[in-house]
Amino acid sequence: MGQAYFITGTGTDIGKTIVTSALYLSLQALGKSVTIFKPFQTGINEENHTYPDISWFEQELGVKESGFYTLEPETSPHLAIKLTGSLIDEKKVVERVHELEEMYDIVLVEGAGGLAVPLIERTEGFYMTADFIRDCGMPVLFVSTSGLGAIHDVVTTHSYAQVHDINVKTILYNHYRAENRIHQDNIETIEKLTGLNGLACIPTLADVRKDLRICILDLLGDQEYTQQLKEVFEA
Ligand SMILES: Nc1ncnc2c1ncn2[C@@H]1O[C@H](COP(=O)(O)OP(=O)(O)OP(=O)(O)O)[C@@H](O)[C@H]1O
Ligand SMILES: C[C@H](N)[C@H](N)CCCCCC(=O)O
Repeated sequence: MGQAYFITGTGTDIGKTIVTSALYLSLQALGKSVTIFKPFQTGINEENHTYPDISWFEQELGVKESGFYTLEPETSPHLAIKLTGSLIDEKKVVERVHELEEMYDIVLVEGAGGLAVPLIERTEGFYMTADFIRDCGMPVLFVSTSGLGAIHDVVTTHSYAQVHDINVKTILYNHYRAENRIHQDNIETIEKLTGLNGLACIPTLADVRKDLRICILDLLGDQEYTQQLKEVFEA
């Protein structure tokens, strides 16, 4: 029986898909069977009529059936559901997570936007991302950008996680520049303020398709990264 982990961002467009891909390739390199699941994907690519994250996972990484509910409007899932009049059953999504846990050692579940995003709106209230995390029993990994503004975004997301009893395992930093004084200090300051120890720093890649695998090889050459990766994923 495997375990699902939820990947959230400190906002939308932070780079969860890229970081989730980096984790997927790293865990595969460690010999784990791993898959990616994107249960609520909003925003269709109008030009080629595909859903960007799902197409990326399936075409670039070879992941099978990574999607579940796909909604055309480029909005929060709860609004996309209202705008399209879609019928959504969160129990089916939770069941699918458990099915995948039966099939793989590790299931990386990518959220939509950040941690406080509403998934479904009903007359009795919202079904929130935090409810979904609780229903699946998933530990969480944060993805943040590295520059100015990251401290506030991580600290507030972390406080929200604490209020909702969410187990946050670690944080990964995207668009990291090692020579940048703010980036260096943000990591230290965030660790002091939240206790979150950064698992990895991903630079901005000139060509994501080509450079991601090179970046993973660099990361895997760092013993501290592989050791921490094993600890986070109990692998
Ligand atoms: N490290 C990086 N180097 C180069 N491009 C990146 C990097 N990280 C993210 N991007 C680009 O930024 C855009 C947003 O990234 P991504 O789709 O991963 O964000 P997200 O957090 O998954 O968004 P959403 O909130 O829609 O789920 C994409 O075009 C992606 O290719
Ligand atoms: C459309 C976008 N790229 C994501 N898929 C969904 C982001 C939802 C954000 C909701 C919010 O925080 O206001």
